[in-house]
Amino acid sequence: MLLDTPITIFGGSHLSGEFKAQPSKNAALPIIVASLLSKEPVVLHGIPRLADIYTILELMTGLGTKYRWLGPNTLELHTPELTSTVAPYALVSKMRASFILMGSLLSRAGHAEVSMPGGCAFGQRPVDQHIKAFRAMGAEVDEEGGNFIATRTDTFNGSYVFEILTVGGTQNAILAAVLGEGTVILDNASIDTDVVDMVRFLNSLGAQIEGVGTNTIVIHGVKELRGGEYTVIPDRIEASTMLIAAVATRSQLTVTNVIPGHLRAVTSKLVEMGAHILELDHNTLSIDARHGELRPVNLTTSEFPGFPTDVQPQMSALLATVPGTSIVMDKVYPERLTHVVELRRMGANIEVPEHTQVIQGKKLHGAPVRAADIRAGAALVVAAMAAEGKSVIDGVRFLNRGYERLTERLQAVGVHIEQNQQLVAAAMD
Ligand SMILES: CC(=O)N[C@H]1[C@@H](OP(=O)(O)OP(=O)(O)OC[C@H]2O[C@@H](n3ccc(=O)[nH]c3=O)[C@H](O)[C@@H]2O)O[C@H](CO)[C@@H](O)[C@@H]1O
Ligand SMILES: C=C(OP(=O)(O)O)C(=O)O
Repeated sequence: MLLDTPITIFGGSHLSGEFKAQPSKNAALPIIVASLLSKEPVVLHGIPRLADIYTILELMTGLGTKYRWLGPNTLELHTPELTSTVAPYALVSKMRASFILMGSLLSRAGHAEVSMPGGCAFGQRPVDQHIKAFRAMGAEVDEEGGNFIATRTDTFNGSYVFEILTVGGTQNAILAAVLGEGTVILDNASIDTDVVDMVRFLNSLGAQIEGVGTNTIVIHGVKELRGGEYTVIPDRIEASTMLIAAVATRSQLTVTNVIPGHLRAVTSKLVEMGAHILELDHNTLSIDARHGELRPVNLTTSEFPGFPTDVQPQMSALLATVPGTSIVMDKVYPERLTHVVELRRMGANIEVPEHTQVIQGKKLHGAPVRAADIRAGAALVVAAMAAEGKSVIDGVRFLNRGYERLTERLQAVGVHIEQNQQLVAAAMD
């Protein structure tokens, strides 16, 4: 059970030992959705046990998928037949990734009715590029009562040039074109790690997708996909969060289960700040921020391989503790700022002229705070670890969406963190 009870963090601990990053939430979700394209069983290793994963499994169960856990992070999915092509509001509104069910349903059944998506609420998150790509390949798409209804009347063919780089839009369009007889070309496609991992998974089942990891992706439709087994990549956002936490607490930490190449934008900023990072082997990093002064830095988020927007709030929290002036701009989601007002409760000095955070770093103090989305929650956890005194963080359901057994795993590396035991016991009843 995932508990939505507040967590208490006593600041001032140092992290130590080894932290094993979880498998990637944002890679696992589209791969689970992509499994819908095969009638055969699919076994996926590296599925984190998170609220978002349970949400997508609930959605897929409603479409005819049967699943069972074969191990702590191993999932078998089987969709011999679709029993519905409707993804309802109650579940789709919980998270963004559910919208790419539209591509899978269009591919497998030629019809999809999917509610407008939800997800973290940090400004506008339109889906116009998804819809334009579907239409460009020949789908009919209507909007009715908060739902998109898409139909394939003929084989999908054609091309689309994305007007902006979009992870979900690229995934949705690829999924729609996998089963069929035509060829679809996507230009200005996202090269994000989560797109690449989904394409590798699909190709391992027999899909014919060329150009993975480049801005031009060509999908040759195939009649069917076979079953198979696949391992999802590690979570670069969780690993980044922990590297940042190590710096915020001036600690030494080893983070395992990482792909260092996926983390470069973050690690190079941390090195610029004065942290020492060593690549111990191809999947282990060691970070040491125990000695010397940390320097403020400026950063701007952009699409992969740039600095990830999903790490911006955590990095802003760290910079709020580093003396000097840092400037942070989120070009992907300029309004991703829900952490700011909460960090101010902890004493942070952050001004936000025109969506740019101007951060004057200083020692923070503990306070009661509330997470309003996943990474804002992670930012508050980072700030609370570095602050003096006790912080109580509410809105833990958002952390549960993105971080597996966070309290327990943070305790294991030395963080003084608790979830109220009385409330925990009551929630278990
Ligand atoms: C479940 C999941 O994997 N979510 C991630 C995914 O979200 P998601 O796939 O929704 O993000 P996108 O890459 O699509 O969004 C990038 C930018 O494009 C804009 N846009 C997107 C689609 C569209 O049709 N029109 C449009 O204008 C968005 O508002 C945003 O400004 O990538 C984001 C950017 O790395 C991450 O923050 C999210 O954590
Ligand atoms: C923003 C995120 O998820 P979603 O796109 O589902 O809101 C996230 O994982 O940080």
